[in-house]
Amino acid sequence: MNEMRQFIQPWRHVFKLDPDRELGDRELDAICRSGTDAILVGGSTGLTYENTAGLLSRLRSYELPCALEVSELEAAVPGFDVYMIPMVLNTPDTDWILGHHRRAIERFGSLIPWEMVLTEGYIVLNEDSSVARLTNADSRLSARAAAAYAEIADKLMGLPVVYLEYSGMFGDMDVVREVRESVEHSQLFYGGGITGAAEAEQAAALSDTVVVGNIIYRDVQQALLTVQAVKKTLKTTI
Ligand SMILES: CC(C)=CCC/C(C)=C/CC/C(C)=C/CC/C(C)=C/CC/C(C)=C/CC/C(C)=C/CC/C(C)=C/COP(=O)(O)OP(=O)(O)O
Ligand SMILES: O=P(O)(O)OC[C@@H](O)CO
Ligand SMILES: [Mg+2]
Repeated sequence: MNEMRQFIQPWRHVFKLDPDRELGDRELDAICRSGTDAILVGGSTGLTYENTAGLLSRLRSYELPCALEVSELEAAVPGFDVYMIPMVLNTPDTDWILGHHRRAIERFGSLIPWEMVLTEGYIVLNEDSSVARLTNADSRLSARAAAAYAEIADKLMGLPVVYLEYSGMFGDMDVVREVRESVEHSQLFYGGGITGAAEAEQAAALSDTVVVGNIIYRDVQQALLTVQAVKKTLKTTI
């Protein structure tokens, strides 16, 4: 297993922070001391070098691992522990699978810290989310179709991460279960619509890593409750 795969392998709970949204110092402190395993910095719109670097410098007061999910080249800030690169598998628009990636490699060339890079095979499942609109994702998938995309990532492409992305909506756990049954080698991330402990537990039973995002900005106390909920949940054996 490569070093970055090993680095993220123990992550059960992750908070995703959006540099384009405001978070007070007290709230950030509570998030960073919550017992979460890592902070993933990312968003689908409004990312700039300044807001991303600003957030990283606040996060560096803590010892938590920090990952940048690269979705905007202008916001590629050095100093993160790992760079996670999304490829949206269920879009007809190849720009979101290869095009932006090719242009990034042409532009950054030897500046890319490849030993710190991991690819995420994204399956975007909430048709009303910003990421679905941005990438024109084909989000109305049956469980079998979602699982087939996951098998492409896991078995054909050998990607380190399969990311079930329901951003903004709690997902269909029958779909997540079928994907779980299909993924053997990739680390399965679940993200979307977790607003408290009960949803966090359900997602934790069926995935390796649970990502909690928007609720941080709406109700930080509820967000904090998701940490122990995930940590105490055993993964379902399939
Ligand atoms: C330090 C340094 C020089 C680093 C160089 C960076 C680097 C490591 C480059 C490697 C080269 C490379 C291949 C780069 C990729 C470039 C790129 C822009 C690829 C496109 C990625 C992509 C498919 C983006 C689409 C959007 C997406 C999937 C975003 C992920 C995050 C996400 C879904 C957030 C949720 O969004 P949010 O806004 O929160 O949504 P809601 O409104 O619903 O909440
Ligand atoms: O913001 P929420 O809905 O929690 O989703 C988390 C994450 O998967 C978003 O990319
Ligand atoms: Mg968000």
